[in-house]
Amino acid sequence: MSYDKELAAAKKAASLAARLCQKVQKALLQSDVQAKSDKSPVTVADYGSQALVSFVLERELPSDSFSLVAEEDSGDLCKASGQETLQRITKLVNDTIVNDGSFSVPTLTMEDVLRAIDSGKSDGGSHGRHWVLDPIDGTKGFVRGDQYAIALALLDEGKVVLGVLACPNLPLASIGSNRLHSSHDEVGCLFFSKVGAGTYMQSLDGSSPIKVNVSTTDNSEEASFFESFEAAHSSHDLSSSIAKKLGVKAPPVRIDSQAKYGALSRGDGAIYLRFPRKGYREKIWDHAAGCIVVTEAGGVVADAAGNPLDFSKGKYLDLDTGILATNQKLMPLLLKAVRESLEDTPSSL
Ligand SMILES: Nc1ncnc2c1ncn2[C@@H]1O[C@H](COP(=O)(O)O)[C@@H](O)[C@H]1OP(=O)(O)O
Ligand SMILES: [Mg+2]
Ligand SMILES: [Mg+2]
Ligand SMILES: [Mg+2]
Repeated sequence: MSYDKELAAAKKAASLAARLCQKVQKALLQSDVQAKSDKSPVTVADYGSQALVSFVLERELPSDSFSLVAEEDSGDLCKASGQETLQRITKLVNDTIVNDGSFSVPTLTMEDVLRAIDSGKSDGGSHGRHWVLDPIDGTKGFVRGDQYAIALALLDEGKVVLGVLACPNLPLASIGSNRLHSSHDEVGCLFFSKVGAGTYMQSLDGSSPIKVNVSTTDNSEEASFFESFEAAHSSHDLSSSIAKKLGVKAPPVRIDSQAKYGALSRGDGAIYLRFPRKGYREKIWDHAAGCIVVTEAGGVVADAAGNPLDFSKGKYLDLDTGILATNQKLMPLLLKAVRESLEDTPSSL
């Protein structure tokens, strides 16, 4: 199976969604941020991005069996208090489609937008094909003006077969811990991978793609690591203890979202550590695209027990403790350090 058509549609969908998100982030007002029932933030851009990706995929790949597992739903927008927000989302989606110019469609109505958002209600699973979308991964970073990603992947019979990560604020140059950044750095990266075909990166402006590879270091002392910016999303104490055991000298690089997987796939650092608090259930849309981007770049992604992530069980990942990503040489050392750190401080999560 080549998945060429699907990859082209996914790149187009994520790039258009990135354009919508960039526009909103530039003009973001605090009033644009609502809290969902789980208290996490959501913005007009999360909804707009989901509607747009769903619209583009359905247009570009007409099929009877379109299935999308995505983070947002239209529940809050259908309430009376959501009408003004829905109007703004509809305008954002229409403006993005019109500016792109490649779709000859009448203007979408608010109902069309609700329908597009709610086509993301599939449960996924181990049979058939399912698109998996996080319309804005790292909403907290997005709202802060920092990193976020539009993360889109395709599952076929329970396996991730392609993934696209659009990272509008990620510099095209390395963000490794030994590098100074300047506000002049060019930003906006699109990572994409197809099973068996490697990982590529291009600028969101459309430069030609370059093949990327994870770091090849086998010296853990030289290996810098990525973790969440938000300490509430991943234990910084536990990763610091793991880094100490590995002899890592560089300070952690803390950024939001699956941009961490993108940066890892091009070797900006060598390790990604993620340890959510106990009881937090990881969702497939938070890892599917990032996982294939790293593995196709030569890396390994596993849970804290060393098991590969299983995307075939519905919308949740069923895993042991945390998520680790690194290269093949460092993974055994990393797993040992993780095991020891968890034994030293069993209540660290
Ligand atoms: N309490 C939490 N613990 C771990 N991850 C969380 C939590 N709340 C939200 N997330 C999700 O973690 C991811 C971002 O984590 P980070 O940026 O730290 O890597 C996002 O997918 C975010 O959702 P969202 O997609 O809504 O932003
Ligand atoms: Mg969210
Ligand atoms: Mg997310
Ligand atoms: Mg999200």
